[in-house]
Amino acid sequence: MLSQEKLFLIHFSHLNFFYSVDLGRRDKVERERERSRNLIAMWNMRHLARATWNLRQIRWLSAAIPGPCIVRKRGTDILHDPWFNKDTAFPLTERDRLGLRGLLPPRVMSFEQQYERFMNSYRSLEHNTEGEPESIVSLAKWRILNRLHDRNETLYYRVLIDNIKDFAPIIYTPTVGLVCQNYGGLFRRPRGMYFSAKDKGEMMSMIYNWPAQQVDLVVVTDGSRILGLGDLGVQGIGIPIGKLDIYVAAAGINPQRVLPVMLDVGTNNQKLLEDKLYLGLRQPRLEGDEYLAIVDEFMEAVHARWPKAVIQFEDFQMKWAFETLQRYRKKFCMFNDDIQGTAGVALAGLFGAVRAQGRPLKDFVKQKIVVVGAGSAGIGVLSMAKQAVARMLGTDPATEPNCQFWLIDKDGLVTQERKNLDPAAAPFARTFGSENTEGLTEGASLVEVVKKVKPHVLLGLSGVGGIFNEDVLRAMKDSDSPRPAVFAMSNPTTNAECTPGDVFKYVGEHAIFASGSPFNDVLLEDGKMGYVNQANNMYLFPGVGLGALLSGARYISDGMLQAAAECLASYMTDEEIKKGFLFPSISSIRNITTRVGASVIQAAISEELAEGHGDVGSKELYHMSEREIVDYVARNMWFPVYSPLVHEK
Ligand SMILES: NC(=O)C1=CN([C@@H]2O[C@H](COP(=O)(O)OP(=O)(O)OC[C@H]3O[C@@H](n4cnc5c(N)ncnc54)[C@H](O)[C@@H]3O)[C@@H](O)[C@H]2O)C=CC1
Ligand SMILES: CC(=O)C(=O)O
Ligand SMILES: [Mg+2]
Repeated sequence: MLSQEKLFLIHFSHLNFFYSVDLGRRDKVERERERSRNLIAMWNMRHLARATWNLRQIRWLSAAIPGPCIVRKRGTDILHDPWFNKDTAFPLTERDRLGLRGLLPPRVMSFEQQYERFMNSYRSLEHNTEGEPESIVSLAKWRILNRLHDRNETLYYRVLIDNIKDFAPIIYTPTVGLVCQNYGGLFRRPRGMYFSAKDKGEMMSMIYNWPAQQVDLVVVTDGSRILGLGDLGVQGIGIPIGKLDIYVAAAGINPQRVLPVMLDVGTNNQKLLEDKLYLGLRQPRLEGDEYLAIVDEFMEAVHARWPKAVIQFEDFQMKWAFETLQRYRKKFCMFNDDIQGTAGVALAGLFGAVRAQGRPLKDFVKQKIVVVGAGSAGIGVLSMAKQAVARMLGTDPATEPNCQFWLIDKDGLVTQERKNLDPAAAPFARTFGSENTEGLTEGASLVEVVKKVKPHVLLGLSGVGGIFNEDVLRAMKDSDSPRPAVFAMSNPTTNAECTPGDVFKYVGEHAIFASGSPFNDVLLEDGKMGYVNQANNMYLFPGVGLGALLSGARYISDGMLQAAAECLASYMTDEEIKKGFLFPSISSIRNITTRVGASVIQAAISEELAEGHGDVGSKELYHMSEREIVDYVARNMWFPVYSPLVHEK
């Protein structure tokens, strides 16, 4: 039997031959497309039955759908379009067909040579900047990646996918925070769309300025709470861009079909308002109905042009995060990543913390969990954890008493005695006067709460760097858990509540640690390694978005999010969990996302929310087996390969 690679080569060289004669006629292109689809389908049937799902196969499947690309440009216009550009890798036949002869050096390089060349320059940059301050090195790395992104998307996404563990900290947290802070100086080319308060009434026409015919995924921010860095106004655009890069790398969303969006409604950041080079609206943020009118108009415009696009809300300040989620969640296919994506990842981590103690999962209902930070992320985590408890006990989450959760914000322990208690925090405010007081009162300090409660898990989503100080961590040593868990989930790195070094030093080497941004593992005194988990919503949002897209769900339900969290939680074996590994390596992010995406589709099907996607109608989806759904997800993941380019006049 032919090996996968041989089959691919035959298929691919046939395509090249086919296009080396100048056909340029659409019907032939369509016929060839159909032929390649049939080939893939045949390959699938033969091989999928016995395929074990590893990254290579998923990659092969996606790569095997290179369909020719129709291009309406010629010559330098192609070289300047990062989507079509192959730099020195244009074969001679294509150079002839596309008017590129003479516009490139004569030697034709292979994709592999280009790849190696880029990686060599990246490694020399690392070498040459050794000893320089971290921020300078990270920004230099971001620049070199961004330049490639601007020039050649295929090569960019391929190096990103293959080196995701090394590059995620550059294009995503923590470096993306630095990029947003320095956006004015780093700005070269626009990426994504900007809708400002001045565009009111124009958005329905503006949306048609976006050049792509189809958009599958939109990530939108208003820049009001960028990571733990506060209001960065228009400079927050770096976050949607970074999140969508993760979508391409992890979920195989076609980069031609993503749209990063900034809703610029002003900023309350005085420094930015006074900065002459600030690129956003220099006015205070819109509030109330004026604010909502802008977001409403934007949502309607996106929905009118791309009714099946999934819209992810990212880094909105708490009041608008909850309000917009409530307002749109049943009307559009949208979710709020900070509330819902984070909750799913944290829940998977909390389940892991139970298993690490050698206890059955049902003991989750007995875990004492202290959450520090009562914002969109902290409240989101508690809501999902409470739902999980209610499910395990077969009770109603609305009436389930708040026995095992303690919530702390900037004013200390949140209780029912709090004046102006935030309605979102109210279900988690402690009620005192019963036997369960531990002698704590309204506004009790973090260290006092940890000393008295002796929690199994201390989870930070406060955005305050170093708040889990030596006293707090020493108090965690007396935790009632044999494996006390500390999750310092705030981003970027400088805002993490503590470092892993401090956790293993003050809590003990048996502790379990997770952080939102990556840290290095820690060498312990006994010569073993203290493992650092990354508890970041990047493990979930790509699968949630992909699953919602491919199911064609009308909206994203709690059940779909819960399925995603449970899928992630079940990814790790008991053996791995006991070693302190709560989450898989970021290197397997495509594999994780395939499984998470499939579980989201299954949930959408079982809730009868799935309406189908593209050629796959709802009927077909409803008849798919579990295995077929995984195959369907893998088949729909884009993978970067140079497609043969065919010019259409
Ligand atoms: N690891 C991950 O996947 C994620 C991490 N995050 C991070 O979580 C942090 C918070 O995000 P949001 O909840 O959206 O922000 P937010 O602004 O809505 O909430 C922050 C909360 O922290 C509280 N807080 C402030 N100072 C405090 C102090 N000294 N002690 C105790 N609590 C204090 C505030 O009262 C507020 O309740 C950010 O740093 C963000 O980057 C957010 C989403 C996902
Ligand atoms: C990870 C993320 O979404 C945040 O820090 O806001
Ligand atoms: Mg976020």
